[in-house]
Order: sequence, then C-alpha cells, then structure tokens
Amino acid sequence: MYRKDIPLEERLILALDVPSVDEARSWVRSLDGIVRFYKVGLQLFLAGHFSFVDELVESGKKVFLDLKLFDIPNTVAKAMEQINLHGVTFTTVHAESAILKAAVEAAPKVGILAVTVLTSMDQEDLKAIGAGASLEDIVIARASLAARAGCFGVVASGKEAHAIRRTLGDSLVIVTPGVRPASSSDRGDQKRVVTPEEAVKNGADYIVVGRPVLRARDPLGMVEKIMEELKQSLD
Ligand SMILES: O=C(O)c1cc(=O)[nH]c(=O)n1[C@@H]1O[C@H](COP(=O)(O)O)[C@@H](O)[C@H]1O
Repeated sequence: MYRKDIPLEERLILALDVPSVDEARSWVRSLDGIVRFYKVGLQLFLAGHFSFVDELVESGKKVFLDLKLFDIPNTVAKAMEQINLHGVTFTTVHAESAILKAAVEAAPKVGILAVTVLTSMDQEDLKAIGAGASLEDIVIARASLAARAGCFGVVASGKEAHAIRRTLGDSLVIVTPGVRPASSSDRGDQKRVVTPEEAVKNGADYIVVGRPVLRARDPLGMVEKIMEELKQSLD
C-alpha cells in the first residue's frame, strides 16, 4: 500500500529531461500550481549545475536530483556532502550496501533513493551481464539493502512495487519511473512500464514521468489526465 501522507500535487514528479535551463524554466512556469515536484537528471544538471537546482528549491519546488551515483563509498560520500548543501528532497544512488550506507551517513538532509533495477532493463539484459537470479529477486535484494542502510526509499518499476511492499511493508517510499498512460503507445527505451493507475495500485508513492508529458501535443492536458488518474487510484 502506498503512503497516505503525501499530497496529490507531489505524487507526480516531472522529469525535466531537457537540454537547457531556459527550457526547464518554461516547463516549470507553465505547470505552476499543478506540478510541485521536479526531477533534475544528468542532462539538465550538466547544463544548469547547482544554480538551477537552487533556483527551483528557492522558488518552493521540491527537487529530485537524479545523478545515480555509483562509485567507491568514500567518493560517493564526498559527492553526497555537496548535494546535502542544496535543499534537495531526493537523490539516487545505485544499490550496494557500503555505498548506500556511506551516502546515508554523508547526507542526513537528503532522502536517499536506491536504484533497484532500471526500468529500461528486462530479464534478458540481466542475463547478459551474468546475473542469474530473477529480476524480481534482484529488485527485492536491492530494496532490502536499501532498508538496512537506512535509505528513504527506492526507485523501482511498478511491476515490482507490489513485491517490495509484500516483503518490506511501507518502510521505504517507492518512486516509480517507466510510467506510460494507457493512451500513450510510445514506450521509448522503457521495457518495464505501467500506467499511473497500476503504479499506485501496486504500491508506488510517487511516479516519475518525462517524455509522455514533454512530447505530448497538449502537455498540460496530459499532466491533468495523469493527475486525475492518480486521484482516482488513491483510496
Ligand atoms: O532514477 C530514475 O529516475 C529512473 C530510474 C529508472 O529505473 N528508470 C527511469 O526511467 N528513470 C528516470 O525516469 C525518467 C523517465 O523518463 P520517461 O521515460 O521519459 O518518462 C528518466 O528521467 C529516467 O532517467
């Protein structure tokens, strides 16, 4: 079951996967009063650095800084110390025990989300890198590491959200990307997709959406549709 204490306007995290700060600003402006939570990923961070992150935070938006850190614990801890200075709500770290523990310790002000298995991967992709276990077992193993390391939550596909809830209860928030509204036929590079409704029903607390909004003919209409679907899916 998803967490009940999160306002509806914060459950949709818009992925600002755009090449410039100007474009990002224009999205945020056009969604003022509708979307309150934004994800800054590698592309935009490399364009706008922390000054754009600070601008978003100062304007009252919540920021998910998605840099998917993966390095030795000391290096991740030093990077996390920088992130800890900027008022971001969530940031991502790949799920390995010592790395997660180092990240949590170094950034007490940031909600650390452990990346389980990317939504662009399927069982075949895992096999190709020598992982013999089932995709779901790997997601559960990584989510369990996240819980033990004191992470705030995990990034996981809506396909495995239910299994995470079944195994770990509601100790972690679940942030779900790879979301495609039923009307959207374009999955892009995503292999494990769910609708907003399926994500919530399976236990996701937040959904992350990029291209279905950014490439929509009517982006505002798409956001409203997703919000409405979220609202209907919450009890
Ligand atoms: O950490 C993430 O946010 C993430 C994890 C994951 O497993 N899959 C995934 O798609 N994402 C991010 O979620 C967003 C999804 O974008 P769209 O596929 O365009 O909706 C992108 O910014 C990805 O970087």
